[in-house]
Amino acid sequence: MEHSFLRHLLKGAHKDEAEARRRRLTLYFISYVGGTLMAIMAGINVGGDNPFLIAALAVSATVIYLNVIASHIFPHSDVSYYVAGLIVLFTFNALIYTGGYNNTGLYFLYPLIFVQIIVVSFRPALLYVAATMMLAVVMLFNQHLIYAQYAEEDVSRFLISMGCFICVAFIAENFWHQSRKEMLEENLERTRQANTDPLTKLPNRRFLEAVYFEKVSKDPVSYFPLSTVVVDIDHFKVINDSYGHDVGDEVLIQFTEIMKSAVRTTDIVARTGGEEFLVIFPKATLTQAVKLAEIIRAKVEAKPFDKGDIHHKITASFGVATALTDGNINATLKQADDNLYQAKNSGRNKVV
Ligand SMILES: Nc1nc2c(ncn2[C@@H]2O[C@H](COP(=O)(O)OP(=O)(O)OP(=O)(O)O)[C@@H](O)[C@H]2O)c(=O)[nH]1
Repeated sequence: MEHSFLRHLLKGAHKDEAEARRRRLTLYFISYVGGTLMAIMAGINVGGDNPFLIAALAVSATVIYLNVIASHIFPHSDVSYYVAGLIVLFTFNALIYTGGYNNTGLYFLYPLIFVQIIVVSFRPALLYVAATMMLAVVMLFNQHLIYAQYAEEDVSRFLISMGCFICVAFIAENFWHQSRKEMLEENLERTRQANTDPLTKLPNRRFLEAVYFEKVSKDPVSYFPLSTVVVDIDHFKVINDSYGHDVGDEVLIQFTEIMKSAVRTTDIVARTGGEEFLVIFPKATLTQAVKLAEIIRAKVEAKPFDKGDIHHKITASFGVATALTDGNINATLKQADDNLYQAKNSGRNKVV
């Protein structure tokens, strides 16, 4: 089994839920509060002398509501975030174009750009903000093209403060992402250590129970029939007693390598005890699993432990059982254990 496969499974159990929740809640909050405010402002301006403002606010409010409804219907899709970024681009520049209520539009733009930075993820947000600001600059320096009119000093103050604001917002956002990434990596490493046997680097019993069988129960179609093979090295105590514990450790490592080389990357080889291992073959019938176990058994037998003066034949016994559904994994493991016991009692170096 590839180390990266174990990492991949652990990573799946470690997704950055906090970041996803932050984006989603920001989208909901700004959509409901912002959409309602815009609808109210459109209403207040009805009858005023700025029809563009009413139209811009009404369009923004409607699209914001439609977008947030779509995000509830498709909660796993990112499209609503990118649409929200476009709505900001439109509303931001519509406020500059129309001048907003009593020409106060420029003051409402800071939170809008911040929303764009959070909701659209970091790199695309750079593009969104650049496009939004470029359009704004074109309008502010070509005021003959737009409805509102701003004094030159207001434009300078706005652009300078907005420039500073954008820098600070991106720096803060970058730190948030970096620190979350480091924290997730640390957590992943800690989880990996807790789920890995330090000697053989194989996944351990905790990994099987807390991660693998969880995953299996969530997606039974991809795993069942699930064949399990309990493997135990024969007379391992003799190796320790004859050559010492260190040599015993080396035998365990060699044994691990042989087993890993005999299985597919989607199979699992775990160390469940001292000289006891569990091999799992997803999507394998009992007959197939017995054949696969026989291949491993023959490979182990064919490769004695050779080091210096030591030449020791290694064999192992195998107990195989197959679970057809999620409900009988424990019974299957017990059956595989019983079969191993039979293999041991009937002469060892066998698959039962
Ligand atoms: N070197 C080493 N030995 C270990 C480790 N974990 C368990 N052992 C040893 O494995 C041996 C297991 O011995 P037994 O349970 O008697 O089994 P066995 O000698 O393999 O005999 P059968 O299983 O009946 O064939 C014991 O001597 C343990 O000390 C380890 O990490 N390293």
